[in-house]
Amino acid sequence: MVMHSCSPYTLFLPSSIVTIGAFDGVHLGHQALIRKVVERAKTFGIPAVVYTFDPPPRCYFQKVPMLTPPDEKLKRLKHLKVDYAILARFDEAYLSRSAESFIEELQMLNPVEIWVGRDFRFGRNRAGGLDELSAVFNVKTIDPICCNCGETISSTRIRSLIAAGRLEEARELLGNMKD
Ligand SMILES: Cc1cc2nc3c(=O)[nH]c(=O)nc-3n(C[C@H](O)[C@H](O)[C@H](O)COP(=O)(O)O)c2cc1C
Ligand SMILES: Nc1ncnc2c1ncn2[C@@H]1O[C@H](COP(=O)(O)OP(=O)(O)OP(=O)(O)O)[C@@H](O)[C@H]1O
Repeated sequence: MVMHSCSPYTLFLPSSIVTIGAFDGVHLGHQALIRKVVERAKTFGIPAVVYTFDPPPRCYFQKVPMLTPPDEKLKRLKHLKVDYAILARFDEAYLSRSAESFIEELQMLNPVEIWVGRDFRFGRNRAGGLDELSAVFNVKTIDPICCNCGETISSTRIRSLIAAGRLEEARELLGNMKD
Protein backbone atom coordinates (compact mmCIF):
# COMPACT_ATOMS: atom_id res chain seq x y z
CA MET A 1 0.00 0.00 0.00
CA VAL A 2 1.25 3.46 -0.87
CA MET A 3 0.70 6.00 1.91
CA HIS A 4 0.26 9.50 0.61
CA SER A 5 0.48 12.39 3.04
CA CYS A 6 -1.55 15.04 1.42
CA SER A 7 -0.79 18.47 0.77
CA PRO A 8 -3.58 19.17 -1.66
CA TYR A 9 -3.21 18.37 -5.33
CA THR A 10 -0.21 16.08 -5.09
CA LEU A 11 -1.52 12.68 -6.04
CA PHE A 12 -2.52 12.05 -9.64
CA LEU A 13 -3.96 8.72 -10.77
CA PRO A 14 -5.19 7.97 -14.31
CA SER A 15 -8.13 6.05 -12.82
CA SER A 16 -9.21 4.68 -9.47
CA ILE A 17 -12.04 3.59 -7.18
CA VAL A 18 -12.25 5.90 -4.17
CA THR A 19 -13.82 6.11 -0.74
CA ILE A 20 -13.62 9.10 1.57
CA GLY A 21 -14.14 9.44 5.28
CA ALA A 22 -12.81 9.79 8.79
CA PHE A 23 -12.64 6.01 9.22
CA ASP A 24 -11.74 6.32 12.90
CA GLY A 25 -11.42 2.77 14.18
CA VAL A 26 -11.87 1.20 10.72
CA HIS A 27 -14.84 -0.61 12.28
CA LEU A 28 -17.03 -3.28 10.67
CA GLY A 29 -19.15 -0.66 8.82
CA HIS A 30 -16.03 0.98 7.39
CA GLN A 31 -14.59 -2.42 6.55
CA ALA A 32 -17.67 -3.35 4.48
CA LEU A 33 -17.36 -0.08 2.54
CA ILE A 34 -13.62 -0.48 1.99
CA ARG A 35 -13.96 -4.15 0.96
CA LYS A 36 -16.50 -3.04 -1.64
CA VAL A 37 -14.03 -0.47 -2.99
CA VAL A 38 -11.24 -3.05 -3.15
CA GLU A 39 -13.56 -5.53 -4.89
CA ARG A 40 -14.65 -2.94 -7.49
CA ALA A 41 -11.04 -1.85 -8.06
CA LYS A 42 -10.07 -5.45 -8.71
CA THR A 43 -12.94 -5.83 -11.19
CA PHE A 44 -11.73 -2.79 -13.13
CA GLY A 45 -8.02 -3.58 -12.65
CA ILE A 46 -7.35 -0.14 -11.18
CA PRO A 47 -6.18 1.12 -7.74
CA ALA A 48 -8.38 1.24 -4.62
CA VAL A 49 -7.96 4.56 -2.81
CA VAL A 50 -8.98 5.54 0.73
CA TYR A 51 -8.98 9.30 1.33
CA THR A 52 -8.94 9.95 5.05
CA PHE A 53 -8.08 12.60 7.62
CA ASP A 54 -5.62 13.02 10.46
CA PRO A 55 -6.99 13.74 12.97
CA PRO A 56 -10.56 12.61 12.21
CA PRO A 57 -12.76 15.74 11.88
CA ARG A 58 -14.82 14.80 14.94
CA CYS A 59 -11.67 14.52 17.06
CA TYR A 60 -10.57 17.91 15.77
CA PHE A 61 -13.88 19.72 16.29
CA GLN A 62 -15.47 17.90 19.21
CA LYS A 63 -12.27 16.76 20.93
CA VAL A 64 -13.56 13.21 21.22
CA PRO A 65 -10.93 10.51 21.77
CA MET A 66 -9.41 8.91 18.70
CA LEU A 67 -10.08 5.19 18.30
CA THR A 68 -7.16 4.44 15.99
CA PRO A 69 -4.07 6.65 15.72
CA PRO A 70 -2.79 7.07 12.12
CA ASP A 71 -0.34 4.12 12.27
CA GLU A 72 -3.03 1.71 13.41
CA LYS A 73 -5.52 3.07 10.86
CA LEU A 74 -2.98 2.60 8.06
CA LYS A 75 -2.20 -0.93 9.27
CA ARG A 76 -5.89 -1.78 9.04
CA LEU A 77 -6.21 -0.23 5.58
CA LYS A 78 -3.19 -2.22 4.41
CA HIS A 79 -4.74 -5.39 5.77
CA LEU A 80 -7.85 -4.65 3.69
CA LYS A 81 -5.61 -4.50 0.59
CA VAL A 82 -6.11 -0.83 -0.15
CA ASP A 83 -3.62 0.36 -2.82
CA TYR A 84 -3.38 4.04 -1.83
CA ALA A 85 -4.17 5.68 1.50
CA ILE A 86 -4.31 9.46 1.36
CA LEU A 87 -3.90 10.92 4.82
CA ALA A 88 -4.93 14.58 4.72
CA ARG A 89 -3.62 16.64 7.63
CA PHE A 90 -6.84 18.07 9.04
CA ASP A 91 -5.88 21.48 10.37
CA GLU A 92 -6.98 25.10 10.10
CA ALA A 93 -5.53 25.58 6.63
CA TYR A 94 -7.10 22.41 5.31
CA LEU A 95 -10.56 23.06 6.61
CA SER A 96 -10.70 26.57 5.25
CA ARG A 97 -10.96 24.93 1.83
CA SER A 98 -14.30 24.94 0.08
CA ALA A 99 -16.23 21.90 -1.10
CA GLU A 100 -15.28 22.94 -4.66
CA SER A 101 -11.58 22.84 -3.89
CA PHE A 102 -11.98 19.40 -2.34
CA ILE A 103 -13.77 18.24 -5.49
CA GLU A 104 -10.88 19.51 -7.63
CA GLU A 105 -8.49 17.46 -5.56
CA LEU A 106 -10.63 14.35 -6.00
CA GLN A 107 -10.72 14.94 -9.76
CA MET A 108 -6.93 14.38 -9.79
CA LEU A 109 -7.65 10.77 -8.82
CA ASN A 110 -9.92 10.28 -11.86
CA PRO A 111 -12.33 8.13 -9.89
CA VAL A 112 -14.45 5.74 -11.95
CA GLU A 113 -16.62 5.35 -8.84
CA ILE A 114 -16.68 7.00 -5.41
CA TRP A 115 -18.21 4.83 -2.69
CA VAL A 116 -19.57 6.33 0.53
CA GLY A 117 -22.22 5.68 3.15
CA ARG A 118 -25.58 7.42 2.88
CA ASP A 119 -24.78 10.00 5.58
CA PHE A 120 -21.56 11.21 3.97
CA ARG A 121 -20.89 14.97 4.22
CA PHE A 122 -17.88 16.97 3.12
CA GLY A 123 -16.36 20.43 3.01
CA ARG A 124 -16.62 23.50 5.18
CA ASN A 125 -19.40 23.24 7.76
CA ARG A 126 -20.26 19.84 6.28
CA ALA A 127 -22.01 21.78 3.51
CA GLY A 128 -21.53 19.20 0.76
CA GLY A 129 -23.45 15.93 0.55
CA LEU A 130 -24.27 13.12 -1.84
CA ASP A 131 -26.05 15.47 -4.26
CA GLU A 132 -23.04 17.77 -4.65
CA LEU A 133 -20.66 14.85 -5.01
CA SER A 134 -22.97 13.07 -7.49
CA ALA A 135 -23.13 16.19 -9.64
CA VAL A 136 -19.46 15.63 -10.49
CA PHE A 137 -18.69 11.96 -9.84
CA ASN A 138 -20.24 8.55 -10.26
CA VAL A 139 -21.21 8.10 -6.61
CA LYS A 140 -22.28 4.73 -5.20
CA THR A 141 -23.57 4.08 -1.70
CA ILE A 142 -23.66 1.06 0.52
CA ASP A 143 -26.46 0.26 2.95
CA PRO A 144 -25.67 0.94 6.61
CA ILE A 145 -24.06 -2.03 8.33
CA CYS A 146 -25.75 -2.82 11.64
CA CYS A 147 -24.76 -4.98 14.56
CA ASN A 148 -26.79 -7.94 15.82
CA CYS A 149 -29.00 -5.65 17.89
CA GLY A 150 -29.99 -3.72 14.77
CA GLU A 151 -28.17 -0.46 15.50
CA THR A 152 -25.93 1.12 12.86
CA ILE A 153 -22.26 0.69 13.68
CA SER A 154 -20.41 4.00 14.03
CA SER A 155 -17.23 5.36 15.56
CA THR A 156 -19.44 7.45 17.89
CA ARG A 157 -21.19 4.35 19.16
CA ILE A 158 -17.89 2.56 19.76
CA ARG A 159 -16.60 5.59 21.71
CA SER A 160 -19.75 5.46 23.89
CA LEU A 161 -19.28 1.74 24.54
CA ILE A 162 -15.67 2.33 25.58
CA ALA A 163 -16.70 5.23 27.84
CA ALA A 164 -19.27 2.93 29.48
CA GLY A 165 -16.63 0.26 30.05
CA ARG A 166 -18.29 -2.11 27.56
CA LEU A 167 -14.97 -3.00 26.00
CA GLU A 168 -15.86 -6.43 24.67
CA GLU A 169 -18.79 -5.01 22.66
CA ALA A 170 -16.57 -2.19 21.37
CA ARG A 171 -13.92 -4.71 20.33
CA GLU A 172 -16.52 -6.76 18.48
CA LEU A 173 -17.64 -3.77 16.41
CA LEU A 174 -14.05 -2.89 15.60
CA GLY A 175 -13.48 -6.42 14.26
CA ASN A 176 -10.25 -8.32 14.65
CA MET A 177 -9.08 -7.87 11.01
CA LYS A 178 -7.90 -11.48 10.87
CA ASP A 179 -10.58 -12.61 8.40
C1 LIG B 1 -12.25 20.74 2.91
C2 LIG B 1 -13.01 20.18 4.08
C3 LIG B 1 -13.50 21.05 5.07
C4 LIG B 1 -14.22 20.54 6.15
N1 LIG B 1 -14.74 21.38 7.09
C5 LIG B 1 -15.53 20.86 8.07
C6 LIG B 1 -16.18 21.71 9.01
O1 LIG B 1 -16.07 22.92 8.94
N2 LIG B 1 -16.94 21.15 9.99
C7 LIG B 1 -17.09 19.78 10.10
O2 LIG B 1 -17.77 19.30 11.01
N3 LIG B 1 -16.48 18.96 9.21
C8 LIG B 1 -15.72 19.47 8.22
N4 LIG B 1 -15.12 18.64 7.33
C9 LIG B 1 -15.27 17.21 7.55
C10 LIG B 1 -16.30 16.63 6.65
O3 LIG B 1 -17.53 17.28 6.74
C11 LIG B 1 -16.50 15.13 6.93
O4 LIG B 1 -16.44 14.86 8.30
C12 LIG B 1 -15.41 14.38 6.23
O5 LIG B 1 -15.53 14.62 4.83
C13 LIG B 1 -15.47 12.89 6.51
O6 LIG B 1 -16.72 12.36 6.22
P1 LIG B 1 -17.40 11.44 7.30
O7 LIG B 1 -17.59 12.28 8.51
O8 LIG B 1 -18.67 10.95 6.67
O9 LIG B 1 -16.40 10.35 7.50
C14 LIG B 1 -14.41 19.13 6.25
C15 LIG B 1 -13.92 18.28 5.25
C16 LIG B 1 -13.24 18.79 4.18
C17 LIG B 1 -12.75 17.83 3.12
N1 LIG C 1 -22.17 1.22 9.67
C1 LIG C 1 -21.86 1.71 8.48
N2 LIG C 1 -22.34 1.12 7.37
C2 LIG C 1 -22.03 1.61 6.15
N3 LIG C 1 -21.24 2.67 5.92
C3 LIG C 1 -20.74 3.30 6.98
C4 LIG C 1 -21.00 2.85 8.31
N4 LIG C 1 -20.37 3.67 9.18
C5 LIG C 1 -19.76 4.59 8.42
N5 LIG C 1 -19.97 4.38 7.10
C6 LIG C 1 -19.45 5.17 6.00
O1 LIG C 1 -18.04 5.20 6.09
C7 LIG C 1 -17.53 6.47 5.66
C8 LIG C 1 -16.71 7.07 6.78
O2 LIG C 1 -17.62 7.42 7.81
P1 LIG C 1 -17.22 7.96 9.24
O3 LIG C 1 -15.78 7.73 9.47
O4 LIG C 1 -17.78 9.31 9.40
O5 LIG C 1 -18.01 6.87 10.11
P2 LIG C 1 -18.86 6.93 11.43
O6 LIG C 1 -18.56 5.63 12.06
O7 LIG C 1 -20.29 7.22 11.11
O8 LIG C 1 -18.21 8.10 12.27
P3 LIG C 1 -18.84 9.03 13.40
O9 LIG C 1 -19.62 8.19 14.34
O10 LIG C 1 -17.62 9.66 14.02
O11 LIG C 1 -19.71 10.02 12.65
C9 LIG C 1 -18.74 7.31 5.30
O12 LIG C 1 -18.94 7.22 3.91
C10 LIG C 1 -19.87 6.64 6.07
O13 LIG C 1 -21.12 6.86 5.50
